[in-house]
Amino acid sequence: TKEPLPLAWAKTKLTYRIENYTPDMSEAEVDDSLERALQVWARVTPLRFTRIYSGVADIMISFVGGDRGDGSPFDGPNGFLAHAFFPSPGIGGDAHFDEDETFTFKSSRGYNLFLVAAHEFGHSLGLDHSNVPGALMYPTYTYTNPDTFVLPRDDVNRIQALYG
Ligand SMILES: O=C1CC=C(NS(=O)(=O)c2ccc(-c3ccccc3)cc2)CC1=O
Ligand SMILES: [Zn+2]
Repeated sequence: TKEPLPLAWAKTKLTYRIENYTPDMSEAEVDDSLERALQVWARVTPLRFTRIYSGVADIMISFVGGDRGDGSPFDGPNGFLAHAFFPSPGIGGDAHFDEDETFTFKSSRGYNLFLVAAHEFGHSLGLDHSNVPGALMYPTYTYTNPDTFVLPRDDVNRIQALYG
């Protein structure tokens, strides 16, 4: 019988690697945005994330344009901004950000990298979309100030159902 796909990681210590950068922001701003996006989930679960700088991490993060042959090509500005793969060996957990988008650090212009990454990492950890408007895992992007961002209750409940 076919093993059911894992809905969640079977471990709580996960590694991530930032493979490349976007010219939209400084590298420090990208690092900070991605680290804080992972901490959103670590704060409410036993999950812990360690950055590695070479080799294969559980969550491989890259900025990519056009078609990379992973079956879901990007589509230029707007449209898809990013996508991530549910937990599994190999491409599972990986997050790709569409290089043709403008990602920003603190402004509401373009797409805030912290927010988009926090959403995508929800998928990397096994969450599907939420039907609760205002949830981080709601399918549509809405800007909220990253400095005052609080993970909505629906997202907390659902991630804790997986890793509580
Ligand atoms: O599950 C999917 C499939 C469709 C997607 N479309 S997207 O890249 O335009 C996208 C839309 C909304 C978000 C988002 C939603 C809530 C908060 C932050 C970002 C991220 C990416 C991305 C995605 O995560
Ligand atoms: Zn999504």
